Amino acid sequence: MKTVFSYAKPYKWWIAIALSLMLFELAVELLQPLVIARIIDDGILAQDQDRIVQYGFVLIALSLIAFFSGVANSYFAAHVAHSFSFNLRGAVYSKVQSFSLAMFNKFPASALITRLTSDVTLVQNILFMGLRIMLRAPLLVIGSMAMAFVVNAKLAIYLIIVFPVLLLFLYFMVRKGVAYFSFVQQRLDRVNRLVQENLQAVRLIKAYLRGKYEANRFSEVAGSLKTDTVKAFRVMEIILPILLFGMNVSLLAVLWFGASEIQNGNAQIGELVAIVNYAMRMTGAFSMFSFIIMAFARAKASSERIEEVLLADDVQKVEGQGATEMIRRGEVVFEHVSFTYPGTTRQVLKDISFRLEPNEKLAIMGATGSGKSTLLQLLPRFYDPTEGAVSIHGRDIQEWSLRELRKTIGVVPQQSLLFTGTISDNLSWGKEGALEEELSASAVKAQIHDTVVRFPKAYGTRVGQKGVNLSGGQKQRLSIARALVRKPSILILDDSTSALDVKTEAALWRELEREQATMLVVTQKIRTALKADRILLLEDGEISAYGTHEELYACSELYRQIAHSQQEQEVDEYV
Ligand SMILES: Nc1ncnc2c1ncn2[C@@H]1O[C@H](COP(=O)(O)OP(=O)(O)OP(=O)(O)O)[C@@H](O)[C@H]1O
Repeated sequence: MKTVFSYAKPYKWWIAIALSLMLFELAVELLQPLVIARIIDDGILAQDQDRIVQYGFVLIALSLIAFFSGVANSYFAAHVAHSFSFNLRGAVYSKVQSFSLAMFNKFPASALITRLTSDVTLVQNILFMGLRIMLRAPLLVIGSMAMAFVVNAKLAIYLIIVFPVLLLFLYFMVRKGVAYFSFVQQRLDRVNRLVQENLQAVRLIKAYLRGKYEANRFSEVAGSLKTDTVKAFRVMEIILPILLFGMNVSLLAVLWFGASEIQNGNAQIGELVAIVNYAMRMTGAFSMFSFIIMAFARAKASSERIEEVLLADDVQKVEGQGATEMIRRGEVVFEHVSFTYPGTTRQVLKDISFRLEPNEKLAIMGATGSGKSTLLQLLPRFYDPTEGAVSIHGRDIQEWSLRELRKTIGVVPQQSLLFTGTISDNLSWGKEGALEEELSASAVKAQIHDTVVRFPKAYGTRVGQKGVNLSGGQKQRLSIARALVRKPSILILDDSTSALDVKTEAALWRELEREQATMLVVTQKIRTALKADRILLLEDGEISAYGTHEELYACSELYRQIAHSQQEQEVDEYV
């Protein structure tokens, strides 16, 4: 919990004020039974009306002071708790942003969402409670005990006989609670994962009539969240009755022995009433304990989950040493590169070597799963090679600053993802502060400008979440335009023209051929590969052939098979 609560440090003065107010309120509250004892012994029993009025005013004044201290304490506690959670959430979010892709295998999106929302809120609540009642309750117990000893030590002893047993019991309950609630948060992760997956795939679910199946799956997962939460709460529910039982036994002992002490003249009635009053306050504080322990157990489990993210050591060292001034020469070199995904054992790329000169265009072909996308992901350092090295502009990419490296590369992923906002906003993603002319020039090259200007609001048209209101081909072309806006010296297209018709694709390629950029293009189509200077054919993670179309046609049986099958297919399409 130490790391998590270090985010409350900037508010240490506010915390100090809140705690002081809480202690003040507590002290005032502890004085009240003493005043009541005086009213009974010096006022009622001595039949002194003036004393009763005097102490009565003191009692009212103390109550008012306690009330206003409580209100002020709440104000400061709320300010600290909300500011703290704002900082903590920001820190977790920044950490997640800095993660390499490998870390997302370790922390799936749903687990990160739970940590950023529910876990942070639970920790925020415990800080508020800490400043408001959490410390107050045990201090009220200790303070009442001390005051009871001040009033009459002999009677007070009967109050503490059950304490050691109760403390031991509480210790075990906290341990049990942390384990149970950590499990509950894991169940919440599962619910979040399912909701996220289902909402993303809502069209598919409807198309395959899987609504009922998915609803059943959800109620199963939500049901296990409910079962485990109930289980955790049930454990917590036994705390209060046991604490109250212990306290009532003590109270009975105080009354039993108190009566004979009064008869023997060793105690006064007012003193017994005051001790009973302290005992009642202790019982009241104890009744808060079950609530506090439950909140503490949940917050401890949550803070451990948050710390897991904050202290996670990224397996990939993403920031290069120095070398921020990038001279964009444009060559790309792979030297004996092999790669295995983190947490797996199968080598997905094996001993890949090739060299691209500035502005050269490379088409990468191969069966599905042969490693094409993986090879491209090594360039912007989404992953680092397990063996060998990748260089651009004449230098190992691990030596470049990551920011500079990624600024020089334009990536068009296999799935075109757009964000909620206007078309302009989406294109500006490629280059912050890009001028309107730059956006439209890139859209012209990507063959999407004419479509955009036909929309009523043209570049101001709003794109729905993930681009739901656009066709697959429109999304692909907008993704390409977005990459072109940043004028990359290396352009990566991962099967990004699959949804385009032959004519549009040909026009797009005419534009791309003129681009001053080294290009790596994953494609399944020979027609596209023919536009490239060289073709790299991957087979099960290894280079099966590398060269021009003519060279591959002459020497690679696999390439000839692909070429023939596509020629036949094209003929079939026209028959
Ligand atoms: N994040 C990942 N973790 C572990 N293994 C992965 C991961 N991504 C891909 N793989 C595995 O790596 C291999 C190569 O995948 P890759 O996506 O590079 O193939 P591809 O040639 O681009 O396929 P496709 O044409 O279908 O997109 C596959 O066997 C796949 O199962």
